[in-house]
Amino acid sequence: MTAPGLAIRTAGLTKYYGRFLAVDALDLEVREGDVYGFLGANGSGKTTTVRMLLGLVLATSGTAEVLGRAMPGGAPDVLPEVGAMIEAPAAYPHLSGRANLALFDAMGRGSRRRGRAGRVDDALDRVGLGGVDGRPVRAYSLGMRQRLGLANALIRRPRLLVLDEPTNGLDPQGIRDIRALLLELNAAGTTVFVSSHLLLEIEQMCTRVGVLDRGRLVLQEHLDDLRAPTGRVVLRTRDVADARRLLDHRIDEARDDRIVVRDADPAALAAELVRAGIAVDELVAERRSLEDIVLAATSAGSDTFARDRDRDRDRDRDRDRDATGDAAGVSA
Ligand SMILES: Nc1ncnc2c1ncn2[C@@H]1O[C@H](COP(=O)(O)OP(=O)(O)OP(=O)(O)O)[C@@H](O)[C@H]1O
Repeated sequence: MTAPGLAIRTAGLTKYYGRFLAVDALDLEVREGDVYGFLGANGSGKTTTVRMLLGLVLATSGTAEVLGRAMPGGAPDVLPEVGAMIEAPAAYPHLSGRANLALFDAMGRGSRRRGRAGRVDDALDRVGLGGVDGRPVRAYSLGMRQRLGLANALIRRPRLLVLDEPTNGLDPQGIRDIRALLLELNAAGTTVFVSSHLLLEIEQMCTRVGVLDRGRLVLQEHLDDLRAPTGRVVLRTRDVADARRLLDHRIDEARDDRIVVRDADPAALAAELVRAGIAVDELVAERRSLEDIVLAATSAGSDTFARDRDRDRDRDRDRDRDATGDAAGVSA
């Protein structure tokens, strides 16, 4: 049995494809109530792990427990309580999103006809597809298919959501919508396990992260603990010369108006600067970014994640543009 409070636990979970080791002795712990970010570069083994969790791929060795049941044996009991979305979600292309969802609902064990239309409407509304479901799915954009896949995952009001790269193909507004939806579901009690290769996405949404590097779990921790203050304080001031004189031996780095002070308490430092008549334009406790942490923990990191970082940056730019009202609205 899984220990109380654990939604997912794996021990030594391993998968070989032939002689290729795709997932290497994974010990995952996802607690009930987590928004758990499963981070890894392309090809690091995320999808294989998710498939093993759902009983879709057999592990070579090790164990996986989901909601207290060993997988894959426990699948019939567990899967009705799990909403899942893996890669490109499947759907009947000639049917509407609504018809697809109704079919999916009807296939659920013990599913009742009563209330089906309401469940389908609710799921469509939640993912922002309420107004467009008359079209056949073959006319959907990638982002709309992604939303439909999420609606599928939601229709049974799951205790646990397992989502593999859920924002693939979505525009910035769509990404924001999905993030808000997942956080709302989590606040209402759903545990969320989400895989992604996008650092920013995980950083903005998750409470805990697991980082996969070429099949190995190299990090599993609370995001807040990972991003705890480093003990240094970053100051921006227009009175650079005065500040340098005052802080002298305590300065770790100084460039232009930015001065990094070691072993500092932000409040005490602010008071000291103000007493000395030095303008404090900005003063923050330094924290490592998730990017720094992941790059330090992974070997592949620098090139693979750098590309993701560029994409994150592009997305940031889109988001900023979005915030100023230039960007297109929801594509769905
Ligand atoms: N059915 C398969 N047969 C052989 N190799 C496979 C199979 N499925 C995946 N692999 C390999 O296992 C490794 C992990 O793949 P996986 O899809 O789990 O990674 P991922 O982290 O989800 O990557 P991505 O983000 O690109 O989907 C890759 O090198 C992949 O080529």
